[in-house]
Amino acid sequence: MENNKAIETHSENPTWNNLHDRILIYEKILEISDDGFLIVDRDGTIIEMNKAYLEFLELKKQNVIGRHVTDVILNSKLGEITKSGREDVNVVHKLASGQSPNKDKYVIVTRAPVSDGNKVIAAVGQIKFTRNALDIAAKLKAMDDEVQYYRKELERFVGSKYSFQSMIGESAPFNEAIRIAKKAAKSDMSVLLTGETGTGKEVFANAIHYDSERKNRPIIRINCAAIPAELMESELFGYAEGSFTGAVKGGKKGKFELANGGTVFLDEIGDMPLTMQAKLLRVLQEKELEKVGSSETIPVDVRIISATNQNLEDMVRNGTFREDLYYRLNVIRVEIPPLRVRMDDIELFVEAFLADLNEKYDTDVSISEDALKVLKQYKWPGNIRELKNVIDRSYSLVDDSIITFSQLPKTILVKNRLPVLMKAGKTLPDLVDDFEKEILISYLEKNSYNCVKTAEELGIHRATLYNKIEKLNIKIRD
Ligand SMILES: Nc1ncnc2c1ncn2[C@@H]1O[C@H](COP(=O)(O)OP(=O)(O)OP(=O)(O)O)[C@@H](O)[C@H]1O
Repeated sequence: MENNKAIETHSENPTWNNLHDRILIYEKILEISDDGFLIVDRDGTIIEMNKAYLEFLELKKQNVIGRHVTDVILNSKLGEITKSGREDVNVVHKLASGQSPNKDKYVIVTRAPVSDGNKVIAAVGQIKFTRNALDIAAKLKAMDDEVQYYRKELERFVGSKYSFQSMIGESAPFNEAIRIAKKAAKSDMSVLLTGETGTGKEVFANAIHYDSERKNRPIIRINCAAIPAELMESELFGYAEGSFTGAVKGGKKGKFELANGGTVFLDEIGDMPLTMQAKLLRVLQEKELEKVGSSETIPVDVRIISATNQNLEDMVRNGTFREDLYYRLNVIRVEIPPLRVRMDDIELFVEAFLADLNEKYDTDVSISEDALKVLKQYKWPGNIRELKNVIDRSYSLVDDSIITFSQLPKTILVKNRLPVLMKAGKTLPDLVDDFEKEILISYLEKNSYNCVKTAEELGIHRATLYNKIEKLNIKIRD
């Protein structure tokens, strides 16, 4: 009520209704403002420059009015605003005008078109150059330069980290997976990556994305196994303001919206609840989504890469995975082989992992032939991730610069020692001695050659241990 009254008073006010008076008021605003104001007509001709701006640029009003804006301020963008109708809010601009001592300074500029109905009739620029604003502008410029630098570096780093070239492997089954994945990268179709845990599904997903047309937009990973079912919809599609208690003010974008133009990587897709599968299918079909608590539809353009170590076909058969969604996701299928069928690649992996560690810690650690042989005979249920952990662990335990049996985990050794130790021409007593020697060395190293502790752990008398050390010719280090 009070508001309406105020508006009536305003529109009926004689001073306000008198055009001449109103112009005087606006001229005063321009005159007393600390900020610069520049006004051009729709052709870009200057029709007003206020006192603050004239003084800042050390210009005289009579030399400015009537001239084209770029004759006075060489790199002005105000003329563009009347053509495009766009608005620039608080952008950093470097002045390039005449001989003023303030030439080359960074200022903060807002540019806006003035419209009469649909027609742009002029453009107004507000230029902030108070001391504070100049400082802020200079800092913003420096920060922006830095951000651009890091963005480029990040692109370079991420691009090389996740490229097909940086992936290790030369074996036939791995090369076949790479061949299909490279083809997939060139298309925009959905990709389903299958393979046991630790085989490199996430590595493949990233390589496909960074080799695709979408590489300059984000790839966003959604771990379907890690998000509680009741939060999954809002995680994927976002929520509108006030849609539930605890919702962030202004709502939140979901991962699909964040990945717009890029790739959504649905990891562990087999763990997606059935209700969510239906919602996902709808978004993939319609190419638009609705945030939780909103009926507004938002178009999304994403490529889907999903991954699983479960058997989705079985899940379809027993009704835990939707058949229609399965077909939509499984357009290009890349089967990533387990490590045990690419044993030829083990040496390459070990070399590469050790090279990384050596570079990082400035060392020169390698692996013994026998230890490598053991690694090549193990079945690797945890695949490349397990191999990497074994190398990291062995590296951290090494005393000399060679990884031997002693540093390899017991689980691997127990299953693999015999075939390695069984060399042609050896008798059973020799083989037993070899095996015993390995066990003793491994325990002695673990206990820093403390014989009392080692004998205790092995459940033998100390004197027996000394005898065996002598008989088996084990060297005791200080
Ligand atoms: N070809 C490769 N070259 C180099 N490193 C690889 C390769 N494949 C996998 N790795 C490494 O192996 C580890 C496991 O890979 P990744 O996380 O991609 O496996 P995953 O199949 O997605 O596993 P999970 O199913 O358990 O999520 C990572 O450290 C990754 O860097």
